[in-house]
Amino acid sequence: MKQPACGPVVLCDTTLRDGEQTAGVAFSLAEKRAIARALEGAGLAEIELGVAAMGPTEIAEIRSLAADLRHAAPVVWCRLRPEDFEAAAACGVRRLHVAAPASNRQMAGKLRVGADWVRRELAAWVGRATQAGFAVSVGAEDASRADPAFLADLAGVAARAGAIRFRLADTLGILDPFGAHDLVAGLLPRLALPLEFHAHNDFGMATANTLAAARAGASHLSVTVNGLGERAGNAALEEVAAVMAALGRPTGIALDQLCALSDLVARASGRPVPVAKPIVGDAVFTHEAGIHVDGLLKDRATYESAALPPERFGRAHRLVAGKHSGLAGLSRALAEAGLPHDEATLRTLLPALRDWATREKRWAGPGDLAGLMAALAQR
Ligand SMILES: CC(=O)SCCNC(=O)CCNC(=O)[C@H](O)C(C)(C)COP(=O)(O)OP(=O)(O)OC[C@H]1O[C@@H](n2cnc3c(N)ncnc32)[C@H](O)[C@@H]1OP(=O)(O)O
Ligand SMILES: O=C(O)CCC(=O)C(=O)O
Repeated sequence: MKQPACGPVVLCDTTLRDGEQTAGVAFSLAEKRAIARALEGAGLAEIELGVAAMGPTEIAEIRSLAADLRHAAPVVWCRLRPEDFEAAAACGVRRLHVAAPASNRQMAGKLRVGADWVRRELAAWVGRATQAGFAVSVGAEDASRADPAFLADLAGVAARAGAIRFRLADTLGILDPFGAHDLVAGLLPRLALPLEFHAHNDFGMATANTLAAARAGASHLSVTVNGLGERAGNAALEEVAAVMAALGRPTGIALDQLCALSDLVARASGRPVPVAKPIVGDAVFTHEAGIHVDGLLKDRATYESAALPPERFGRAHRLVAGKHSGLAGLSRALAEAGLPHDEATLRTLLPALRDWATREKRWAGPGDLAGLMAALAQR
């Protein structure tokens, strides 16, 4: 039986390209520079810097950002058009990515061309760019609605023209993990190139689909910080990196830098991180419910998995007192706040805390607990 893929995977970041394509998101050059440096610092090996065809400002910015990178490869995204190649060549990078529509719907619907045109133009574009000394990856846009035979065909064209990698894009985010796995597993034996998977999150499946693609053999995974990206976004770097670490598959990503990256991108994009966002959300390592806190106090492994220790991400777990606290959790919270926590106090305070939390809709900090106790003492 064929074993599921294991071993290292390469995460390819597209926060500054697909991430910035999010409606309403626009980074300044200073923000892009900070993000690119932080991505490189966190160990990303490839960073898509933008779309050269957008014009002179974008070209100048890509040039400037690329010149800054020391280890990560700067990548410029292109359409299958000669003018995009010219624009990309002006960016001073050696890595290009060219996207070819792969579904009949996209070939006919937006380019008004057939499969032969795409094959021919792809061969010519990649051939010209590789002869000019560029390393070129090829993206099959809308691969999830394409004929797998045509995808294999395109990958063959790309390989013969000198491409270094073939990317499958679930452009509309319509795959589920089973479909993503089948697509990659079905294609890989027919490809002469390493395979990258680029997910979108329209059904909330981006990370799961990316994981499925990796398990089926994709060696490169497209990600963005906080899952920023078109519509519902892309696969989140922090989620993919965390799950790969849990599976023991090396990515080279410094997991303790993901929160800082997330915060940086949240501020630059104007898209705050939800408190329950996996890995980087403020509350994802916070416990309130009495049974959980009691269990954690006795043995952390009862409600925390060795697969996801907060310390791995430079974080710590937090135990708080709130509506769902039990005596054990409340006792600990009071002790931490330096407040009396004898049994009589706990039993009087608990119902008052429940009422308070229902009114305030949050957990109680040390000051809140002290205030509640003072109010009870005055009764
Ligand atoms: C799934 C994705 O993420 S695809 C990437 C999306 N990213 C972007 O769109 C980046 C930002 N885009 C832009 O700044 C602009 O759209 C530009 C500079 C790329 C092009 O601008 P314009 O020349 O004004 O074209 P416009 O945006 O109106 O239309 C897109 C054109 O690209 C063509 N096109 C789209 N994809 C491809 C492709 N893979 N290869 C070749 N041509 C393509 C379309 O057919 C259309 O050309 P047409 O007007 O001749 O029919
Ligand atoms: O160019 C590619 O490979 C993919 C483009 C893209 O972002 C997408 O199809 O979602």
